[in-house]
Amino acid sequence: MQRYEVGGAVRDALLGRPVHDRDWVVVGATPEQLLAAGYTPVGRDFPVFLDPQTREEVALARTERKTAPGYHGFLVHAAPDVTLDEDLLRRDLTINAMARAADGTLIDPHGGQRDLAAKVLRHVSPAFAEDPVRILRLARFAARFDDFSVAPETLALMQAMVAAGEVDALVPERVWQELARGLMEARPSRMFTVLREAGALARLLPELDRLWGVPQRAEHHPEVDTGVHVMMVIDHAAGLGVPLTVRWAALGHDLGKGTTPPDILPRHLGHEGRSVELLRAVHARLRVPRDCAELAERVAREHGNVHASGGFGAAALLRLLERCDAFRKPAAFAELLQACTCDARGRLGRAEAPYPQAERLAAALAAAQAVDTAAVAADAAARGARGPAVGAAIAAAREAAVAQALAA
Ligand SMILES: Nc1ccn([C@@H]2O[C@H](COP(=O)(O)OP(=O)(O)OP(=O)(O)O)[C@@H](O)[C@H]2O)c(=O)n1
Ligand SMILES: [Mg+2]
Repeated sequence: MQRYEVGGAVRDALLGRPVHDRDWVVVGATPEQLLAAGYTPVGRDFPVFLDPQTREEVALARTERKTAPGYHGFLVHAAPDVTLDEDLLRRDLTINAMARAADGTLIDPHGGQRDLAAKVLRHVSPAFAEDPVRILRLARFAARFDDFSVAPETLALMQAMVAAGEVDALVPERVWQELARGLMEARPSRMFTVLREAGALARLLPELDRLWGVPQRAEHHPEVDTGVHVMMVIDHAAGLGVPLTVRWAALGHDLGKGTTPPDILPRHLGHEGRSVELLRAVHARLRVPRDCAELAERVAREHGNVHASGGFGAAALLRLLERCDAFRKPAAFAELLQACTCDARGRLGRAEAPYPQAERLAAALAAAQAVDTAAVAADAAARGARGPAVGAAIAAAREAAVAQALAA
């Protein structure tokens, strides 16, 4: 049996990028031979094993044939007679279809090095079309290798796959997983522009796709186009290195601008509430994890208020903090402020603009948190206050503390 390093690790080493996980392929062996050599099987569908020493994934060379639409429905053929070239042929992109032998020899039958040098994302063979997840993967690689272009024939193939309904058969968990990964890449906007060009965004996230072509007031948004704005916001978020929750909230905060009544454009009165409604539907459809969904809905609802909060007094600031659940969830509130900062700076010419609202709200929260609520409650109770009156005393003490902090 022969063992080769394959896929992402070979690609990343050639690019001089750090290698995270290594994948291996074994040619000329049976599952029984691998089991006898101490490998542990993983999964039921594919002939994949874990290396007894490194725990890295080792797969038997295989060919695949599509039997049903969507993510499932593969007929896998793994046998000692499957060659390395056959295994590489079934892979998604040329840059992912190279192998490295134990002696260091590079096996590159599909022009992977050529496409790395030319910075092109190109499919290996028509087998690309057998797995619609690959559309999302390619878009995610575009966000990571943001100076790579998509080969025209690959874009055409993806468009044909979308037209054939392939994207509609994807399971929500897989869509979310790939979107989430792409959002964590260096330039997430690239994922969405590629998905848009392929026609896939209109199927997967029509609420987002709709934002291109929707104007905003140039005075607040020199970039005018809402889709362009949202892409600037998520790229700004990526540049700051913020977590997925913040990036997802940044992506979703303006969805409501896509359903603004045309007669009031380029104004977007009430878009915050419409964003929340649309996000709820997206969150249910894609089974978005709770922390991402909660933050996104909160940012959608409150971002206008956070932007306007520079003019708020202590009482209004406190109400905003309460609505954001900032006392119970201060870390999520800090993330909300990050998302709002990205929204303010993700506009043409505003990348460096000051955003004093974030510091002011953080200072207000700190001042309100510093109030000894137990002492205030005990004091109020001693003076005969009960129930809501105790709550009112706490609120008054917090308001006084915020007012004092603002004055300082
Ligand atoms: N839908 C898929 C998934 C994976 N692969 C192949 O399996 C390899 C390993 O998959 P994975 O680890 O998911 O991707 P990587 O290319 O290693 O990328 P990453 O850096 O994100 O791990 C890929 O390089 C590719 O050759 C594929 O062809 N089609
Ligand atoms: Mg990998």
